[in-house]
Amino acid sequence: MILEARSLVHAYAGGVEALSDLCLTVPRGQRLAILGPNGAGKTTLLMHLNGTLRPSAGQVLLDGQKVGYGRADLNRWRRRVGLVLQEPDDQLFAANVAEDVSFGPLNLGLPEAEAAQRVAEALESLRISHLADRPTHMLSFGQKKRVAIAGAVAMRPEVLLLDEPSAGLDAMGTAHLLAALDRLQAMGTTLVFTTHDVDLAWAWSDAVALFHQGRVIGQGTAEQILGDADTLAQVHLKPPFALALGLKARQMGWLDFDQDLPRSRADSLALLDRLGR
Ligand SMILES: Nc1ncnc2c1ncn2[C@@H]1O[C@H](COP(=O)(O)OP(=O)(O)OP(=O)(O)O)[C@@H](O)[C@H]1O
Repeated sequence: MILEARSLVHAYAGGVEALSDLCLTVPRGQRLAILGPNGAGKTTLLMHLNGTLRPSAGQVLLDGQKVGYGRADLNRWRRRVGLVLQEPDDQLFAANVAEDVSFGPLNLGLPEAEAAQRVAEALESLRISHLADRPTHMLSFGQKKRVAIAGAVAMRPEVLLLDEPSAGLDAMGTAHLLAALDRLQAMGTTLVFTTHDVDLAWAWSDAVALFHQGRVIGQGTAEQILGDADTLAQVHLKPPFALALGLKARQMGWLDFDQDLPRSRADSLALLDRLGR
């Protein structure tokens, strides 16, 4: 486990208890989907996992060690665990894209040439090198979103926390983003992302934590959690179509247990094609 939340409680001013005795583990190197309805506490949890918020009770552990909340502790923690907010306008502030993405590396004290190298790599990995000199305020929402993610990627965090990474992106933008995140995972980065979209969680996660009213009501492999219709129903969700189709095919004896379940629309169509032959 690279990160762990133990019995976290978070009460906002005004009395809303957004997290209630919340327990969650983040497996190293995996893609963990935090799935749940609006207001369940997903964003609040991400803000606890990089020390942006401090719990009213409970603890966060990084590499098995309790984290501290002093300035130096927070700096070390945030270098290792990056957070990308849902709204890119909350994150971007420099006049142009390259300047914005270089802010983090320069702030780490890296020499200019090394910071520039990191910026170039981060922009390339998000396929937005052509935007380097563009003013940030003139970008589209999807472009801003990728710039905000590039800023976090340039810090080379061990864990990247992403709040609703695909919200507001079109199909192509989402595909580019997921491909970039796949490349990061291949280099060893642990990815944690929030979503309400069961199909996205199934297509693109290894593990899932299901949130309901400030608690995790189930955590396990994507197949365990997303295939559990009864638990999903507690938060008014249904198993993803591709998974339901694959499980049905297994139940009918049309798909062996050692064969991969379909993860996407394309996999589902390929399965139907095979079955039809
Ligand atoms: N700054 C704040 N002050 C007071 N209450 C807040 C604040 N931010 C969030 N809340 C409340 O805390 C609860 C959890 O909110 P949070 O944003 O963490 O949920 P979420 O699961 O990320 O929701 P969504 O899917 O809608 O983004 C909600 O009831 C919300 O109204």
